[in-house]
Amino acid sequence: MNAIDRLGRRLLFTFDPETAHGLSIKALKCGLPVVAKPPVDHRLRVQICGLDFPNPLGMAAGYDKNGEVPDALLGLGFGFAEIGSVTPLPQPGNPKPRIFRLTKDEAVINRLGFNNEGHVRCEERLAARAGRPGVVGVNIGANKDSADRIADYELGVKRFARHASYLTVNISSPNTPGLRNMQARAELAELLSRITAARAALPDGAGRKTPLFLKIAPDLAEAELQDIAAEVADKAVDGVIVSNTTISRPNLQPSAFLGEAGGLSGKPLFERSTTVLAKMRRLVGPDLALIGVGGVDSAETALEKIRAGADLVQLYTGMIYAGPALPGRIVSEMARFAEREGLSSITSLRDSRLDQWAAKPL
Ligand SMILES: Cc1cc2nc3c(=O)[nH]c(=O)nc-3n(C[C@H](O)[C@H](O)[C@H](O)COP(=O)(O)O)c2cc1C
Repeated sequence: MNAIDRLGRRLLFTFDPETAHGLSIKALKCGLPVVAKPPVDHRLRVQICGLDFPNPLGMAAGYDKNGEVPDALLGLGFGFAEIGSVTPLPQPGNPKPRIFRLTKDEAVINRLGFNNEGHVRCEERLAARAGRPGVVGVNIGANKDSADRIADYELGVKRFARHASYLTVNISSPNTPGLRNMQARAELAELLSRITAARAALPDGAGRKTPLFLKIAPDLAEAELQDIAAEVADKAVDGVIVSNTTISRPNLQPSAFLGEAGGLSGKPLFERSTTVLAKMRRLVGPDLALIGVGGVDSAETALEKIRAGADLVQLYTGMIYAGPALPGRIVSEMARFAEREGLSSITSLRDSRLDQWAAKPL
C-alpha cells in the first residue's frame, strides 16, 4: 500500500462503513480514482462456461448491489464484476448500523439484508450498457417478505438472463432469515429444477444459455456439501461460488463489534472458505467451474485459491482495507508470477494444492 492509498483509506475510515461505501460508488461514477489498469496478459486469460475472462480476479457481489458501476470496476483491473444481490422488489434491508469494520483483523461483519433498488432499476442500468465488452454477472436474491422465494429466483432468471454474462443464485446470505435453508437437499432440488426450467423456457435470442452459478455458505458440513454437489450435477448447474460470509467468528482480535450479528468476511474467512472450496472441487470433479471467494487480499491469496481448486477468484473486503488499486496490483503480480515461473497459463496451477486443502477439517 503506498502513501496515497493509505491517505485514501484514512479519509474513508473517518466515515462509518456504509457512508464510506456510498462515497466510493459516487467516486467511481465520476471516473475516480484514476488507477493504472494492468496490461492484458494472455497467461491470465480464463475460458470457462463459454465466457472469456481476461484475468481470473473478479469483484464479488455486494459492492455494486444496484449495477451502478460495473464498467468502472472493470476499469480498476478486475477481469469480471458481479453486481447484486438484486431482489424483485426494492427493499431497505435491516436497520442501520449494519456494517462493522474489525480493523485489526482486516475483516467486516455485515447484516445489510439485501438492501437494493429492485429488478426494474437494475435492469434499466444493464440495458443502458448493452453491447459494452466485459464479463458482468448478476447475483439474484429473494425478497425478505416473499411468499414464494423460489418464484423470486425464477423472476431473476427471466429478467436478467439476456443482460448478464452469468447469473448467480445466492442462497447463502446469513442476513435474510431462512434463506440458507434453501441449501438443504429437498429445497435445493426444487429451487434448481425451477430455475433451470425457467432458463430453458427463455427464447434463446443470443444463441446461448446464460451460465448459472450457485453461491454457497462456508458454514456447511461435509454431508451438506455432498448433497449440494449431487444436486448441482443432477440439475446441470454450471458452477459454484464458494463462499459467502460466515456466521462463525474464528480467532478474532478484541473489538467492540465482536458481538454484532451478521456475516463475517475478509482475512479470517480465508482458511475456512478455501477448505470448503477444495472439498467442493473434490466432490464435483475437474470439469465444473468453481469460483473461490473469501479473504483474498493479495496475489498470493488469489493464487492459493486457484491451487486449492478455483478457476476464478473474487474479493470484496480486501479492497475496503487496501483501496481501489488492489485489483490492478494483484493482476500485475499474478502476471509477474506467471513470467517468473515460466507458466503458459495461470490455470495450470489449479488443484496443485488440492490434497492439502481438501484434507483440512471443517
Ligand atoms: C458489505 C458486504 C455486502 C455483501 N453483499 C452481498 C450480496 O448482496 N450478495 C452476495 O452474494 N454476497 C454478498 N457479500 C459477500 C461477498 O460477495 C463475499 O462472498 C464475501 O464477502 C467473502 O469475500 P471477501 O472476504 O473477499 O469479502 C457481501 C459482503 C460484504 C462485506
